[in-house]
Amino acid sequence: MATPVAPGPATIRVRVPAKINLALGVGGVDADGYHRLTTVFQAVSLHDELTAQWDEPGLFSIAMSGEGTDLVAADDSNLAMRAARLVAERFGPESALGVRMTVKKSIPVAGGMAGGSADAAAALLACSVLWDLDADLEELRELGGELGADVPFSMLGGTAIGTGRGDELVPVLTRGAHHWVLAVADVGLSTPTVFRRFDELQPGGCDLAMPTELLNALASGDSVALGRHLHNDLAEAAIDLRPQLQQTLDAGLEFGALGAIVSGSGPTCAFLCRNEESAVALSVRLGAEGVARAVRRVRGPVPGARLIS
Ligand SMILES: C[C@@](CO)(OP(=O)(O)O)[C@H](O)COP(=O)(O)OP(=O)(O)OC[C@H]1O[C@@H](n2ccc(N)nc2=O)[C@H](O)[C@@H]1O
Ligand SMILES: Nc1ncnc2c1ncn2[C@@H]1O[C@H](COP(=O)(O)OP(=O)(O)O)[C@@H](O)[C@H]1O
Repeated sequence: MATPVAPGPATIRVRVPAKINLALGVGGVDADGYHRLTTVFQAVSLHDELTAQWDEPGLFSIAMSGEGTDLVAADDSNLAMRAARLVAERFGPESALGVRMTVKKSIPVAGGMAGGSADAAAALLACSVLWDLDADLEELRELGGELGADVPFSMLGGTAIGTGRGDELVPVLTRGAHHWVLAVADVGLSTPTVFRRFDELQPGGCDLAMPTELLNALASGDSVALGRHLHNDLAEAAIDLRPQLQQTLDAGLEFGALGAIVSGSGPTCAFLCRNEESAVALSVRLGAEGVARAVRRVRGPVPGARLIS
């Protein structure tokens, strides 16, 4: 089969951030089987990088390297592969398109930081540019929602409120940069398992309210208030499944964090720090304490999936 003529640059490169949930309210389950959420996402400076190159029509492939990739299948079940096929199918003609992708992962797998969603978002953007498809960002974000509740936010980035399944997004005004320390666990937690445990602990879900104090703290750049109002309804379920997380959270607070939270369904814990120096000091203390497999310093907010030259 002849290789098609590749329009535009030969290699498209996309950088895509991890997220943390500064607030995560979890309500009941809707007819679609998903829990209603009110969440505040923030994209942080821990990135996966995806490249996409033309391949023969009908050939779709992915090769992964970096953080935790032995745990992720490089086949059609991979979220980036599903994204590439979906965008080809919707904006094709699919039969004329092919892609060879690589992903360099830094976002922990099954860490509550939307690493798979990030790769899906990166693939949507990279393939639409590579194939020169007539899809705008809004349409790609909507398509992303079919792949996973977190995918639209991985495309948008910044700080945003998510409602519905977490995929109906409104950007949030924030002042200044936030300094976070992440404690990355040895073994991930499955999102569906954590939601199931949540249902056992909180039948019917929690009341969903706008996290007004947290939004005010973001708007005014008040880190102390932000630290106080971090909240996650899934934390109890995640800690119940992985009791060691409580020790990790306690250690971060004891060592001076302004606030501590389990990110999403966990098990990554995020600690808010007053400034960069405090973040350096906290990461050294947490590293020495051995409460996590790895400790990372990140900043937020950062942009969502972006082309890089
Ligand atoms: C919990 C959150 C918080 O941001 O993030 P993670 O901890 O996974 O990063 C998200 O809601 C996860 O989003 P994402 O990981 O994209 O979820 P999906 O792939 O769409 O769904 C995986 C499973 O999680 C459950 N799920 C997810 C979202 C939602 N609003 N209600 C749910 O009940 C369902 O069991 C679903 O089958
Ligand atoms: N490209 C990918 N990167 C990471 N995980 C992926 C990917 N594709 C599919 N998955 C699957 O998605 C699951 C959730 O992974 P991830 O998105 O990293 O975590 P979380 O939902 O906790 O944020 C993993 O267990 C993995 O099997």
